[in-house]
Amino acid sequence: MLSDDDVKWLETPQPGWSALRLPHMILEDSFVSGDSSGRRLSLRFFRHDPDRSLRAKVIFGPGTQGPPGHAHGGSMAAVLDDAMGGAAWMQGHPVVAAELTARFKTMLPLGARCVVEAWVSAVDGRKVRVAGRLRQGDGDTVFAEGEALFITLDPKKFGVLTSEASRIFSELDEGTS
Ligand SMILES: CCCCCCCC/C=C\CCCCCCCC(=O)SCCNC(=O)CCNC(=O)[C@H](O)C(C)(C)COP(=O)(O)OP(=O)(O)OC[C@H]1O[C@@H](n2cnc3c(N)ncnc32)[C@H](O)[C@@H]1OP(=O)(O)O
Repeated sequence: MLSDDDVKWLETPQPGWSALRLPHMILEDSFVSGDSSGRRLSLRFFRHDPDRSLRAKVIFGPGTQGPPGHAHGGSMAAVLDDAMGGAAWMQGHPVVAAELTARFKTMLPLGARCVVEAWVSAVDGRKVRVAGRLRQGDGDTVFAEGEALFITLDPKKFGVLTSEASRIFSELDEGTS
């Protein structure tokens, strides 16, 4: 479904980005990242090294359709949710989402190459506020913006996932220091 060029684009970090090598437990069967057919969502996650925020490259395939030829709003909200949650995890907060707002600004054509940016905006005890933006990969058009409240849970609730997350991020630090 995806062209070889699309796959190459998805996998190529921009300057200052490090690829996140996520474990299979996150990728397999994940609602957002679990489809490898190219029909629905195709994503790759990165860390933006200068400020340790999250970036993702994403292509919305034909199976994400809402309005004819364009992405369903729920699929955009799901991508923002995952990316904003990932940004919190990346800063060491093991969280789940409590509240999510998405603003849909411009219809997103299926197959377009898109970039997601997500960053932690405030931390107050267990409350982690995160913002995000889904935009055109090679331009300034913003398709959707998101804001969310995530709540930190006891890391034990996530089992091996929290130690896997620390391992992923310390590997990145070793690679960039
Ligand atoms: C993971 C990998 C690591 C590597 C990452 C690398 C990047 C890769 C990228 C991607 C990875 C994947 C990333 C996944 C991200 C996905 C996120 C989701 O979609 S999670 C599923 C949907 N969310 C739920 O199903 C939660 C259901 N809700 C609950 O479980 C509870 O309600 C919970 C935990 C949210 C809160 O329950 P309580 O009992 O622990 O805490 P209480 O006391 O109720 O709340 C704590 C404080 O938060 C406020 N609060 C709670 N919910 C609120 C709400 N909805 N609105 C406003 N405030 C709220 C409360 O008022 C309270 O504030 P006061 O301390 O009193 O000031």
